[in-house]
This record gives sequence, C-alpha cells and structure tokens, in this order.
Amino acid sequence: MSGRRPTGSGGFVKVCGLTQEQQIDWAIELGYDAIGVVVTPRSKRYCPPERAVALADHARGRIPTFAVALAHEETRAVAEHFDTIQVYEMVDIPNLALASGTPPEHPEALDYFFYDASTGSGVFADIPEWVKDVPGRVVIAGGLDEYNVAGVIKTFAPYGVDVSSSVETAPGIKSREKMAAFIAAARSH
Ligand SMILES: O=C(O)c1ccccc1NCC(=O)[C@H](O)[C@H](O)COP(=O)(O)O
Repeated sequence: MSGRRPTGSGGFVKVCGLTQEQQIDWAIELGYDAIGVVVTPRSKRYCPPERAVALADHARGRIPTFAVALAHEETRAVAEHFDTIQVYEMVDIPNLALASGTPPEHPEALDYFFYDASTGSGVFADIPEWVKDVPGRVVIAGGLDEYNVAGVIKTFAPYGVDVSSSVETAPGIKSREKMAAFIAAARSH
C-alpha cells in the first residue's frame, strides 16, 4: 500500500448512470459525493460522447465526475472532461478507478477500487471477505438499495458506496425520491 490514500469508511456516496442534467442537480442537492456517466455503448445507460461531455460540463466545479466504461478505450473521446476514469481493466493512467469483482493486483496504483460484480445490473450478491483487506479508497457497488446499503457499510466499512439501478424508474432515468431514500439510508449508519 502506498500510504497516500485513506482507508476505512469515508462516507463517499456515488450515483452512477446519469443521463440528464437535472439528475446531476438532484445529486448535488441531495448531497451525493460524485456522479458517473456511462460511456460504453454496451450499456443501456450509454451516453454518446457529445452527451457525456455536456453532462461533465454541467457538473464541473460542482461535483466530481466519473466516466464509466468496460474498457479504457471506450473512454478516450471524453476522458479529458472527467475527473476520474472508471473501467474494468487495469491501465496506467493517473486518475484510475478500477472496477472489478476480483482483488486488485496493484491497489497502490489506483485512485479508487470499486468492488463491482454487477456492472449496472442491479443484482446484489454476497460480498467476499477479501474486500475488507483491500487498501485505499474501496467503493462497494452492485445491487445496493435503500434497504441493504447501511448493512453493507456496517459490515465492510468501505470508503464509499455506489448505486445505479435501485434509484431508477427505467435504465438511465433516475428518481429524485429514490435517490433521496438511498443517500438517507447510506448516511444513517
Ligand atoms: O451502469 C451500467 O449500465 C454499466 C454498464 C457497464 C459497466 C458499468 C456500468 N455501471 C457501473 C456502475 O458504477 C454502477 O453504479 C454499479 O455497477 C452498480 O450498479 P447497480 O447494481 O445497478 O446499482
């Protein structure tokens, strides 16, 4: 471990898969710590480059932004507009959030490690014990909702949590009410 990154529960709460400027405004109003825009065309929440950049511009200076894709290549057209690049492969960039369902080989090289076996599917599965031992900023994602998030935080004491499906009414269509319920539950711990 590098020692330059914090460990333990940081209260970080990210909402992912935003597609509209209004959803960013809601995230800020509700006190979320970061937003994610999905830029892989393999997602049902896909934002093409022009839309993704418009969202990043809307968020800039107001809330940290993550460009989310399965492969690093898929982020190239928009990367310079986002604070952090969240991908499911190890790459040598300074602002990497590696997402994976398996332990990272080089956690010291990461800005964040997302334990995410879901890739936006909304399916919750048991979280392995090794997640507790990953150093640095560990964010847990995958089927979290207003009912299970406090228990996950209590058990794993992660740096943060991430949500998408459970705060939607349809893919990419966030509900302000559901977003409010999720962050209230996450903050209740
Ligand atoms: O959200 C997507 O459609 C997606 C597609 C491909 C790669 C990653 C994707 N989302 C990543 C996220 O950060 C989600 O917030 C995370 O997987 C949790 O999603 P959910 O289980 O729906 O809460």
